[in-house]
Amino acid sequence: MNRLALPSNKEPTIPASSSAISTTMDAGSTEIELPGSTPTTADKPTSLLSSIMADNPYFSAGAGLMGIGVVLGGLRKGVNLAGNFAQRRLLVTLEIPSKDRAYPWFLEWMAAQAKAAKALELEAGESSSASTSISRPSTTSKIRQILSGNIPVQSHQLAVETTYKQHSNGSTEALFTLVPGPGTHYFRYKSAWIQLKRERDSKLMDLHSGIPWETVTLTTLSRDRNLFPLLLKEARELADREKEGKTVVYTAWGTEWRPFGKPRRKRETGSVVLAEGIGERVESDLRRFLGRGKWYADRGIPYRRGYLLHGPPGSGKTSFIQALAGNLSYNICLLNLSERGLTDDKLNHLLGITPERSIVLLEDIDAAFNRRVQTSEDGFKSSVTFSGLLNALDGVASAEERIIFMTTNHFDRLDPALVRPGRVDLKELLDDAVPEQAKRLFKRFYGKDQDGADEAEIARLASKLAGMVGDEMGRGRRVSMAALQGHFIRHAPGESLDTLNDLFGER
Ligand SMILES: Nc1ncnc2c1ncn2[C@@H]1O[C@H](COP(=O)(O)OP(=O)(O)OP(=O)(O)O)[C@@H](O)[C@H]1O
Repeated sequence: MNRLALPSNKEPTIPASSSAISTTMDAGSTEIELPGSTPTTADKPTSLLSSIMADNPYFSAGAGLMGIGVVLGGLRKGVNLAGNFAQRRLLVTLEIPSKDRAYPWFLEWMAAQAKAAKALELEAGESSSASTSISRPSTTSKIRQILSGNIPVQSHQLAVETTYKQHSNGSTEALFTLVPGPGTHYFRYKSAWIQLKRERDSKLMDLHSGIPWETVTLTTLSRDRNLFPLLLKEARELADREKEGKTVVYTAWGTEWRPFGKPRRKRETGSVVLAEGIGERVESDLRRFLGRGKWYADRGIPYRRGYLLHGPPGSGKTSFIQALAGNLSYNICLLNLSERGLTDDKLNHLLGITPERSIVLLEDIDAAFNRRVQTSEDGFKSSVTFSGLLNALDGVASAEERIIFMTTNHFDRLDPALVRPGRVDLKELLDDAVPEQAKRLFKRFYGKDQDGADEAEIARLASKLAGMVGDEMGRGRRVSMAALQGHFIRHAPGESLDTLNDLFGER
C-alpha cells in the first residue's frame, strides 16, 4: 500500500510524483503460515513403510488428506499474497498525525461536512432522523448528498467537539459538533469512497497539552490519490475563512506557535472600560509605530516596540490587549512566563518565529524575577531567567515589526533593566476602578442598549455608584473592574448598589 505521510510542522503538501511516496507493506497484513504447508523429512518413505502404507487404507487416506492440506495451504498463501499485492497496487494511504497543523483543519472540515449534511436533511423536511444522528442520513437526503458529491461520515463512533460562542453581553454559549471518534469510518468525497481511521495512542501524549497522540489515516483507491491534496486544501481554506474578522490566539506548542481553540470574535474596544486616556494613549502610540517601518530601517534601529501594562488582577490588562489586537486585525501569541517547561532557549526561539501580524503577550513578567525557585506542589521549576528574558526581548532584529506587550501585577518587583526604553517603550498602570470608570461600566451594563432601561434612573444610580467607589487617586474603597462586572451580571441595577459594600477592600 502506498503511504503518504505529512512531514510534521509543515503545511500539508502531497508529493506530485509517485516516486516521492515511499512504498511499504501494510503493518496489519502479515502473512499467515498454515500448518501442513512446509514439507517434512518424514516424506521419504522406506520400501517397508511404503508397502505398509499401500496395504493400509488408513495410511493412504492420511496421505491423500495431507496432499489436499498442502494444496489448500498453498492456495491460501497465494490468495494472501494476491490480496497484499492488490492492496499495494490499488490503495493509497495518507497519514495525518495530531502534531501536524493539518490535523485540526481536517477535523474541522469533517465537522463542517457533518453540519452541512444535517442542514440538507433539515431542508429536506426530515428533521426527525437528522436530529438523532449524522451517521444515518435519510434516503432522500442521502441521494441528494451523493448527487452533490460528498456524503458525511458513516459511523456509530462519534466524538463531541465543544466550542464556545461569546455573545456581545459577555455571556457564552456552548456549541457541540459531532466528529468521527476513534475507530474506522467511511465517507464519500467527490464521488470516491475514503476510509478514515482515527487512532489514539493510549501510551503517548503531548506533554504540553496532556492530549493523547492521535493519527488519522485516510485510505482510498490509488487512482483517486489526487483527491487528498484537494481535500486538505479545502480544509485549510475553511480554517482560513473561520479566522476572517476574528482574533487567533496562539500558544506555545513545544517549540512552535499553534492556534489555541477556535478564532475568537474580535472584542470591541469599547467593551473594556479603562480610566480616561489610557486606552487612547496606547492605541495611538501603537498605530504611530506601525506606520514607521521605513523610519526605523533608515536609522538602523530594530523595528520593535514594547509595552508594559501593570496593575492589580482583574483591571482589564489582558482584555484590553485582546481588544486592541482585534481592532488592528492582529493576532495574539500568548505566553505565560511561569509556564512549566519554558526555558530561556525556548523563549528566545519562540519570540523569533512569531506568526506574521501578531502581538506577543508575555503575561506574569515578574515570574522571571523569582530566582528560579518557583516550585509548585508537584515540584516543577520554571526556568526562564532574568537574563534569558532580556536576551529574548532584545532578540534578533527582523524586517517584520515586533510588538511585545508585557503584563504584571507586581511592578515593584521589576528590574529597571527590563523597563528601560527599547525593551519597554510605554508603561501604563491599569488600576482598580476609579469613580468615573465604575460609572461608565454601570451605564454600559444597564444603560440605553438594554431593553426597557429607564435612562434617567440609570444615570442617577451610576452617579451614586461613582460616589461609593474610591477616589481618582486610587484611595478609599477599592474594587476591581472584574469584580464590578461579575457583580453587575448577578444583580439588577438598584439591587446591585444595595449589595455593593460586600465587594470593597479598604486601602
Ligand atoms: N476595565 C475593564 N472593563 C471591562 N471589563 C473588565 C475590565 N477589567 C476586567 N474586566 C473583566 O474582568 C475579567 C478579567 O479581566 P482581565 O483578565 O483582562 O484582567 P487582568 O488585568 O488581565 O487580570 P490578571 O492580572 O489577573 O491577568 C474579564 O472578563 C474582563 O472582561
